[in-house]
Amino acid sequence: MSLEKLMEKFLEQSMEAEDNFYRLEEQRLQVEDKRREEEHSRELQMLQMLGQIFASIRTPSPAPTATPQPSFIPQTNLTVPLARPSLGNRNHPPALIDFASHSQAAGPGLLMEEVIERSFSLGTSGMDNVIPLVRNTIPPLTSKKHKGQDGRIGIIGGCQEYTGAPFFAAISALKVGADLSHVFCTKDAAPVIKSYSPELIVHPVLDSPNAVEEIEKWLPRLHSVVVGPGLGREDMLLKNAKEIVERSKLRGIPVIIDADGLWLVAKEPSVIQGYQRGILTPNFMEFTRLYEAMHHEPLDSSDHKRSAQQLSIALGHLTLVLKGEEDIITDGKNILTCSQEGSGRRCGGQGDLLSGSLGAFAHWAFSSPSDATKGMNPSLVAAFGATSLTRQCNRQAFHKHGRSTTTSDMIQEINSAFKKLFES
Ligand SMILES: NC(=O)C1=CN([C@@H]2O[C@H](COP(=O)(O)OP(=O)(O)OC[C@H]3O[C@@H](n4cnc5c(N)ncnc54)[C@H](OP(=O)(O)O)[C@@H]3O)[C@@H](O)[C@H]2O)[C@@H](O)CC1
Ligand SMILES: Nc1ncnc2c1ncn2[C@@H]1O[C@H](COP(=O)(O)OP(=O)(O)OP(=O)(O)O)[C@@H](O)[C@H]1O
Repeated sequence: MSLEKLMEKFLEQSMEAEDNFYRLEEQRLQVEDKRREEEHSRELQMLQMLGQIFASIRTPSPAPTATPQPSFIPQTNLTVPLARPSLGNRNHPPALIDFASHSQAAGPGLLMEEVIERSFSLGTSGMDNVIPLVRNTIPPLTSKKHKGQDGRIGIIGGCQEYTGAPFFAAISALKVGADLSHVFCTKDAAPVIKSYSPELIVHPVLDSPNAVEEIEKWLPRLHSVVVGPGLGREDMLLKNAKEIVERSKLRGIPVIIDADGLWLVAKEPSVIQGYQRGILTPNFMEFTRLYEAMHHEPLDSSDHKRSAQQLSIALGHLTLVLKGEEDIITDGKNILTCSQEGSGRRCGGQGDLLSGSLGAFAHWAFSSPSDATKGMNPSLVAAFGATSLTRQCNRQAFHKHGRSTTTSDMIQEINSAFKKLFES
């Protein structure tokens, strides 16, 4: 047989093997979905019981009982499809109706969402609830693994103006423990980003005519993608980023959207709406833009938690991380707040550390068995890991550098902050 024929045969066989892999992976996810759904209905029952207990505490009673410690984590919908169609009606998404009816289940005088929030609200004491779940998802460092197994993360961003942001995100993913970090940026940003670090794999393709095909070649090897740090707002770059999100969804890859990626979502929410492996990480400005795009009315900023929850619901229960004095993390059903002590220093790039590290945490959370997160939505666990880590880095860096603290100083703290939070 000629060499050409042999090559052809080899290619055919490897494509077949890849197809088989995805078929099996899809079957595995379906079985996993079913198991989670069963688990979910059990938990829902327990949640209702918990609601009744809280309700009875709220109603004055002659013989007060002790506040029960939640011994489980309520969670309502854990299905993780490989790809989901977007929800059509922006003003009255079905999920909103679904949530409203669930909200009554906790008994008189107490909304379900309040029950959930009480269980998870993480001031200082509540931290203890979620940190162990984050820990459970962190892969152990053993000699049995090969390069790549702990995470291959892709960053979509980096253009002429912004080279720092994709660098911060990519290096943070590596420093947290991912094995490989790829940056897909424009041609002129690439040499700059490469010059910051030999650690990163930099692809100068984002503004090339066949950008999507070039990047898609790498998707089967990536465990998560972070879209937006330093992406800029040029139409062509946003269009390519959009297509990459679509193709990542088809493969079930966790997609974290930050910075200019959120500009894209505000313009075209359907790009990520309803995708259960999608996580958005807006600052307040980005949040306002998203909220107003979805709800067609000004944001009432008196209750951030409620607004975050509403936005998540409108986006099909996507996980949102609203960054601020306290970080609000919600999938529309559960709300976590992370108020890990940081500092008063707000230098640019901290959000990139957060989204890059979240790339690694999200991969770990989604590839962990569901008992690792005790049935809690893996996106919430991952987001909590990344926000607490970012804030701890900020605190430690500030301790050393005071007002001179920059994001590079925070990145230097990742190892010890990680140890303190998750390994001690
Ligand atoms: N070294 C690098 O390369 C870095 C590059 N980066 C990259 O820059 C790109 C653009 O990102 P961006 O966030 O600067 O843009 P945009 O959404 O227009 O916001 C700008 C305006 O929003 C406001 N504002 C912000 N936060 C707010 C808050 N919490 N609460 C309220 N208001 C708030 C604030 O308004 P002002 O204070 O001026 O009134 C500000 O002027 C993006 O690609 C990103 O990744 C960064 O990652 C940093 C490091
Ligand atoms: N007032 C605050 N107090 C404490 N921590 C905060 C405060 N505001 C933001 N943070 C923390 O800083 C991190 C980054 O949030 P920030 O709002 O600076 O993001 P960003 O504007 O998207 O960042 P970037 O400069 O990378 O674009 C988050 O982990 C958040 O918890």
